[in-house]
Amino acid sequence: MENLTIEELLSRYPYAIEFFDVNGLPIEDKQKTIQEYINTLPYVFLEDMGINHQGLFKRFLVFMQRMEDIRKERNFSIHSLTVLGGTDKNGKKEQDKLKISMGEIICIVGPTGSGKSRLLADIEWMAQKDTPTGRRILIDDCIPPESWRFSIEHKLVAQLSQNMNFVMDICVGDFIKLHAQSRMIDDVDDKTLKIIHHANELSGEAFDLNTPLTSLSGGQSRALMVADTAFLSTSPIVLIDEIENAGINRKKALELLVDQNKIVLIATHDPLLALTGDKRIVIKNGGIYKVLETTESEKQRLEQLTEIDNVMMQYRERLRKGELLD
Ligand SMILES: Nc1ncnc2c1ncn2[C@@H]1O[C@H](COP(=O)(O)OP(=O)(O)OP(=O)(O)O)[C@@H](O)[C@H]1O
Repeated sequence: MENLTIEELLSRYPYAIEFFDVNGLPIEDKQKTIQEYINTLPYVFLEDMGINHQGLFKRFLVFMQRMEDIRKERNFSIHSLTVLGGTDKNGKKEQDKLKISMGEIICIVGPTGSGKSRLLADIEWMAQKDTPTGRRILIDDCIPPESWRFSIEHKLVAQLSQNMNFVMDICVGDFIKLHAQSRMIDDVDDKTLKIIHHANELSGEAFDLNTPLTSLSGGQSRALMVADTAFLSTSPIVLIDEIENAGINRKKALELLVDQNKIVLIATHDPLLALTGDKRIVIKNGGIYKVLETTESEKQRLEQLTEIDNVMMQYRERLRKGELLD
């Protein structure tokens, strides 16, 4: 580490800049090695910090080690998620146990108000009999440590909810960069451009790096969040709530979000999405009523539905552009 030049350090670990910022350290010559850089800092400067050269170097190593630990933890993976049944809205017991393995896509269906979002919220919160359903969530067959529920480092779940509004007075490019840096992700500029490109593909009406966040429409905001989650989130569980209502291309959105190394749960009223999963959970009156595997003939149906949907999408696009459907 000490033999890396400052330039190499920053290109390999962009978050290291925080160390310089936090300690008010100037960077003038990026060609110096870290050790050389620290050794050439004036004593007077270090005295103000109550430290000597060696102390500053140690502090630097501790900082880098901590950042690396956080980074590893953020990329941690899990094998399974288990929902231990609670009760429905009438207090009747629901299905006992549902185990979901890494790589599975599970859809959640049921009438309006039946409790689909509640199930997602239970998972997001890692409920331990402390929500209205009395459900319990296990990770890898164990009760997750209490600290995970509040921890930013152990962000186990990424959630795209139905309501999404930005309140920050900042432009799109800066927002994505800030988010990427806070997650200690490399290639920030490249990722930012990718996110904007994909978000524009999902929403239709293009925005760019300089568009203020607060001027994005509902659909554009959702498109940005989908692309942002797809490229920046390292959480092993992704929860998606009624993406079809967002006015964006939901099939493309799903293609972006679904990842072999994740568990994906999608609450939906859309038959096309409902049949995309490996299994679907049917919710009735607040409880898990059935768990069905998508059958082979349903998968064939899905192909027909996709063709119908493509026609619908073309019509939608033409109407949006002000064309006639004669
Ligand atoms: N098992 C339960 N016990 C008590 N309350 C419940 C239970 N399940 C759901 N609820 C409550 O019922 C209400 C409606 O649930 P929810 O919003 O999850 O429905 P939904 O299926 O997502 O509806 P929509 O399709 O309209 O989005 C919520 O207030 C939720 O907390």
